[in-house]
Amino acid sequence: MTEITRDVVVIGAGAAGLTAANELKKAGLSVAVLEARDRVGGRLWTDVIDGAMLEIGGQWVSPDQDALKDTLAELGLETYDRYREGDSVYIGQDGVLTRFTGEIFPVKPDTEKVIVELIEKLDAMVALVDPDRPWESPDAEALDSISFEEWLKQQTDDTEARENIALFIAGAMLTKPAHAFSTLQALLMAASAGSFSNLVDADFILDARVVGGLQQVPLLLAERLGDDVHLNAPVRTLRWNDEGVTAEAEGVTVHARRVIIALAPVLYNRISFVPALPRRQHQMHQHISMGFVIKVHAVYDRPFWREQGLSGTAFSPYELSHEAYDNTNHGDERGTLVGFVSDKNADGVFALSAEERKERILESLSHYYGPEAKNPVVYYESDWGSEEWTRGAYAASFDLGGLHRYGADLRTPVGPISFACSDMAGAGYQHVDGAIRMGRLAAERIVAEEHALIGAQA
Ligand SMILES: Cc1cc2nc3c(=O)[nH]c(=O)nc-3n(C[C@H](O)[C@H](O)[C@H](O)COP(=O)(O)OP(=O)(O)OC[C@H]3O[C@@H](n4cnc5c(N)ncnc54)[C@H](O)[C@@H]3O)c2cc1C
Repeated sequence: MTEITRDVVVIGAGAAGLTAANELKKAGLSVAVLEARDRVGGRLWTDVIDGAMLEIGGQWVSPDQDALKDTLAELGLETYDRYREGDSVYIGQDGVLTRFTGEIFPVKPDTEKVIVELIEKLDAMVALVDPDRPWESPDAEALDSISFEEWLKQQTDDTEARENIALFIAGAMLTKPAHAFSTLQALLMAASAGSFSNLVDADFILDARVVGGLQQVPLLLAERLGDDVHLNAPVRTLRWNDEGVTAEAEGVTVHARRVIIALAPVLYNRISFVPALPRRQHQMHQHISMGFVIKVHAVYDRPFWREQGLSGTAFSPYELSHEAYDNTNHGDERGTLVGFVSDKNADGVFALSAEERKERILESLSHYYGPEAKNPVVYYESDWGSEEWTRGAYAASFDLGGLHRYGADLRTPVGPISFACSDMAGAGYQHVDGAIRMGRLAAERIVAEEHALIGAQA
């Protein structure tokens, strides 16, 4: 058992924890990062499966994500645009496939009118929401007590319009059914990306990827920390008082003045806090849960859909894979499609055998791209629900009423304990950008307090 002393111990080597540790080190503080897994990156994981490089976790960068873009520039990482030439496809309520360009799905004119009006209304509501303080928005309490599904029902009888608008937040973002989260939570999701229109616009929200994979961010950040990153070190116990903390992980114990807990809030209860966390945290953390989505990777000998003039971008609230994209790697001759199977659909296919599940998912992709989609040379399902140290995808959100009731306290430190994670971000919420912002914020607070302490002692 190694026993060490540092100024700050960081629990979790995802984008948030590694950003925080680097910022602390830059400010002259000593750090140790304790990571449960045998790798860094958390929900960022680029790996080679059957000869194909796949982004098993997060991958896309959008133009508003300044914190992530700054980090990419600092680390010397390059991006490339998602392939988007040609037509997108949409499968409607009637099961008919239509090719289209632009952002609005090719639905009948009445439905299109309702969709456009709803997007305008949501944009206006989102404009009043500060993503860092959604609980202070006008009508926040009322909006947090009504599910997004119910709110949409109150707006229109047009089911196809409702199902399309719900899709952007439910299946595509929070990865929970639209009855399971509030309208305020939906507005936060949109506000965190700048507007509801930005979320609707695949060319904005899924703009670019990193050459060589997004896991390079945590890998390079960890490289700068060297031996200060300890892998295979799940923290089991955290002892704390006003003087400092002791983090007891497998194989290593760290004594420090402060700790940053940089993991998904759903995992806090894996750590035994001595003494226990306060009542507020005990209650609050029970109202946050992970969404659930399967990210499906299908690699083909060539991007055959491009020969048909298709961009690869595909949507349907009525398909098992509700959205899919051309995910071909930079400079790769082969073509890769990525599809997503969310929440209840994911539950349904996980009740099947692996073979049946693959068949059902590829069948769904073939509805968008034709029968060739059924025969990939590499097929892989990212299943974050079975990952002990994540337990879902993409990220966590509050249940009905939780955001208004508890949101303001989620990032509040408790004694020497700070919290940082993409799941508690305002701008960049649920994204790598948010993880980096939260890592920076936690580090900035600690550095300011340490400097104030040194000033007071001088
Ligand atoms: C399939 C998928 C696709 C996504 N797509 C995108 C995308 O395209 N763009 C985007 O911006 N974001 C995307 N995201 C979200 C993004 O990846 C996450 O929001 C972000 O990486 C979270 O970073 P984090 O550091 O906050 O948390 P995490 O990455 O979850 O890091 C937490 C770390 O803590 C460790 N840990 C947990 N418990 C303990 C313990 N007791 N002791 C020690 N260590 C512990 C974990 O192993 C993990 O390494 C996606 C996520 C998934 C899963």
